[in-house]
Amino acid sequence: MKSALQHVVKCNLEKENITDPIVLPLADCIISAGLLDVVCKDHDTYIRYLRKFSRLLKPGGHLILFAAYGTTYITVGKEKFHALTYDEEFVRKALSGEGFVIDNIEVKERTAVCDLLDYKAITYIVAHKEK
Ligand SMILES: C[S@@+](CC[C@H](N)C(=O)[O-])C[C@H]1O[C@@H](n2cnc3c(N)ncnc32)[C@H](O)[C@@H]1O
Repeated sequence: MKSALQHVVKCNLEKENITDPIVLPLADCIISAGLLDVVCKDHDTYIRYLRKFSRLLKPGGHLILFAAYGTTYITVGKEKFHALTYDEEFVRKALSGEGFVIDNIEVKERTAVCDLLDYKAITYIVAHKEK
């Protein structure tokens, strides 16, 4: 995969163009792993950021999300940080509300015993932007 990389660019989801000052061509696929859950302060922000992903995708382009349901906090070092708590019903509504069609959702219930974070399940979601 490393040899296929052409560029590494900074991304700030708060910017209108999240890769500003670089304008990327529309993408076939966006993968977001463990990102929205920790950077979104509330459900409206999550939906707003999904909208930004959608704007970066070609019609029919795919969005792949690796995320967790039911997290309320995450620990880094000795600091405890907020995490966005949501469930499958929320993410289904959020995706379809932003024009995505869900292709597949896999959920793996938590088995780990650890208090560094309190997620209930991990989810892998594949969706595509409606044409
Ligand atoms: C839990 S990490 C995600 C890890 C990453 N997906 C990986 O697999 O290494 C959360 C990331 O969100 C980034 N972040 C925080 N605020 C952001 C924002 N407004 N826009 C984009 N990324 C942000 C942080 O810099 C951090 O790297």
